[in-house]
Order: sequence, then structure tokens, then C-alpha cells
Amino acid sequence: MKEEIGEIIEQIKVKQPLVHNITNQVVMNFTANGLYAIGAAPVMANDVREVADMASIADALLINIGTLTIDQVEAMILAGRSANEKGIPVVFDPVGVGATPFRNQAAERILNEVSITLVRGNSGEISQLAGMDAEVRGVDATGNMDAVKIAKTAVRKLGTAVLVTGEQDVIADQNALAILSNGTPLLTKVTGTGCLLSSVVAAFLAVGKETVVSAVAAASFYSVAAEFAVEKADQPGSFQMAFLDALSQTTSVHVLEKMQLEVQNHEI
Ligand SMILES: Nc1ncnc2c1ncn2[C@@H]1O[C@H](COP(=O)(O)OP(=O)(O)OP(=O)(O)O)[C@@H](O)[C@H]1O
Ligand SMILES: Cc1ncsc1CCO
Ligand SMILES: [Mg+2]
Repeated sequence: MKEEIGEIIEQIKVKQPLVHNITNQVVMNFTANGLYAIGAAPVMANDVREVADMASIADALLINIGTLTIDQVEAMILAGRSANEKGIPVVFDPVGVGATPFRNQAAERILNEVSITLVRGNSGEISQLAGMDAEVRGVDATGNMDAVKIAKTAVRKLGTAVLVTGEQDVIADQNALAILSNGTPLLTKVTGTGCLLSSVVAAFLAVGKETVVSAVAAASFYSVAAEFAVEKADQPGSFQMAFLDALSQTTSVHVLEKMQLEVQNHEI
């Protein structure tokens, strides 16, 4: 898998995939800057009158329900269907699912009406979608949950690939499961690091061929960049800037050298 990971990381800067983001109001600016930093291109478009057209010219679509409105649900479904028709990958970030019935119903509709390539969330959010006992407080996971068990249950329940983030990131689909142990806890002290990762995964899915390999490449690239950033700045404000810089400076060589990855290939 390592050779493919290196290749995908290098191809991001060559192909500069355009990611259409329908995302929350907290993270729009950070997401756009983060996508530029890795060498991809962002576009944000939310209105029901244009989302299908925008998705159809993008290389990947990101749907994030962080500050959801009723109009946005319709827009997400229209964009998702348009992406499905074009065969471009769709990443779903179910921010805060489990916190309110509105979010739960919207997440269910999106999962039913759009063919999702990969769902990325923290352990609370993914366990909620998997039908397990979840601990979600606002938009953050609480409690110490078994991310491998959550990922396997979610893959079975949702029929999509999943990326469960936390101290370790677990990436899984029906055939493979990977555990990544890079990163820094400071990532949880800056808002939107999970949301930006979901958009970065979308960019990587646009470039790679296999979903799990592309998602492992994205998550390992992201966590290794965070490790470089925390060496430069270890307070939340300066870390956010150092992290954007590190996202633009981290190379495939760095990632392959630092990546702590365990891969299991079997039916889940
Ligand atoms: N304890 C930790 N140690 C190292 N890295 C972590 C830790 N917790 C989370 N991360 C990393 O932080 C990033 C965001 O993951 P997290 O699970 O916090 O997402 P999230 O809750 O959806 O975030 P947000 O809603 O703020 O966007 C990921 O890259 C993840 O690997
Ligand atoms: C804090 C917050 N609230 C809704 S979305 C969001 C950004 C990180 O999930
Ligand atoms: Mg989140």
C-alpha cells in the first residue's frame, strides 16, 4: 500500500482536484485555505439553484452538516445525486449527528438518497450512525470508544467506506481495515480540523483509484503534517497557521518515513 500512498500524495499537486464543499459556516475559510495548501482547489456553493451544476464540474463533493439548515438538506441531496450521475466521489461528514433529531433525520435522508463513497466522523458520530450507544456532546465525541469496533459496525450498517478519527484513525471498507497512529492532540483544540480532513479526503479520492488506500493516504498525510506543525507552534492560534504551512510543505517522502500504519486485509 505504501507505494500507492506516495503516488497519490504526489498526484494531488499535479492534478489539483476541484472539491465542491457544502459545509458549515464555522469552517468554510479554514477549509478553502487547507485545500489550497495541499495543492487542491476549493469551491463553496450552497444554493439549490446551482449545486447540481457545480457538483457536475467538480472532481469530488463534500457534504458536511455542521450548521445545517432545511434548504441545505435539499441542496446536499441535489448535489449528491449530480455527483453520483457523474461518478465523482462523495464524502459525508455527519457533524454532530446524535445531538438533535433534525440532524439525525437529515443524515438518514442523505445516506438513503445519495450514494456516499466514504463517511468521515469522530467516534461519537460514526457510532451514532452505526446504531451503537454514542456519546456526542455538541460536535465533539466524548468517552473512550473502540474505534475499530465502531468502524467495522459502521461499514456493515452503512455499506460505505468509513474513516473514524480520534487518537488513532481507523479506515475501513468491506475488505480492508487500517489503523493510523500519527497526529497530535492539539488538532482537537482548533475547530474544523476534522471538517478540513473530510475535504482533504475528498480531494484524495478524486486522485486515487481505491477508496481505502486514498483515505489512508489523506489521513496519514494530514497527521504527519500536524506532527511537523506542532514542532513549530504548540499553542492553538499559532498551531493553526503552522498547520496550514505544514500542509503545503509535507511531501510523500516525509509521510512514508513517519507514517505509523497497521493494515488488516479480510472481510469485515
Ligand atoms: N487524541 C488525539 N491525538 C492525535 N490526533 C488526534 C486526536 N484526536 C483527534 N485527532 C486528529 O484530529 C483530527 C480531527 O479529528 P476529530 O476526531 O477531532 O474530528 P472532529 O471531532 O470531527 O473535529 P471537528 O468537528 O472540529 O472538525 C484528525 O486528523 C484526528 O486524527
Ligand atoms: C463548532 C461547530 N459547531 C457546528 S459545526 C462546528 C465546527 C466543527 O465541527
Ligand atoms: Mg466533526
